Amino acid sequence: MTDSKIIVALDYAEAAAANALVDRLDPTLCKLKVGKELFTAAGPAFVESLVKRDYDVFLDLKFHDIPNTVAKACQAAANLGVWMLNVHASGGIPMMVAAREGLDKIYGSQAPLLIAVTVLTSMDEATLGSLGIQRPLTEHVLALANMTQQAGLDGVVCSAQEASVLKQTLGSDFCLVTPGIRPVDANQDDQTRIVTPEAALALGAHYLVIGRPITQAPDPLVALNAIINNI
Ligand SMILES: O=C(O)c1cc(=O)[nH]c(=O)n1[C@@H]1O[C@H](COP(=O)(O)O)[C@@H](O)[C@H]1O
Repeated sequence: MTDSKIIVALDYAEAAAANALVDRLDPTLCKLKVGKELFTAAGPAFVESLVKRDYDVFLDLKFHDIPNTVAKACQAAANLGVWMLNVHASGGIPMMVAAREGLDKIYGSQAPLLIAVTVLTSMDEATLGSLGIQRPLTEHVLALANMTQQAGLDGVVCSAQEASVLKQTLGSDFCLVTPGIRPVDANQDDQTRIVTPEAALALGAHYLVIGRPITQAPDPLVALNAIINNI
């Protein structure tokens, strides 16, 4: 367990590419996130290898399914020894309660942090509208975050643009994990709701998820250290 607020998203196609970076890192420097691409390619064994190396691992598989399936998937994820895992808040309260109960049943107070994705940071109000969601984006994020808290989860994934309103409404213990982080000179890529690392922390984010600004940099370690030195 480290105090680092930076979670590096290991969005690589295979374990060897991810390990080329991980071998240069240190668990005191950052936490690590394994998402759908790397997990599908490299599997549970790769996640366990990071845990064995003492990294706090966020397993980002964004479960969204019927309650029983999600509860069992969360248990399987927790069995890998991860520090944090996530589901989609739009799966609804019964699904999130099942996830919570599934973890509590086996792990009790030792369960990994369980958080829910509100509105993806790649989405804007127009995309939400095209899905039939007419209320303002921030209102929708707040409603999903409220449901997440009611279901007993530990926090949410949101944009840092929503962090201060969520902190105000849900309290400072409710964990805010914010992707869509871009240093001022970085490419926006496919992200819409972006915030700089410094601003995200000032707005109340607990953890910053950062992928391409680090992984696609000419030297990822230099890029990570530059961010750490700025926050
Ligand atoms: O759950 C996530 O981690 C997540 C939620 C979200 O709303 N937006 C988002 O970008 N992510 C993840 O955060 C990472 C962001 O990567 P970069 O855009 O490269 O910094 C990716 O691995 C995404 O899958």
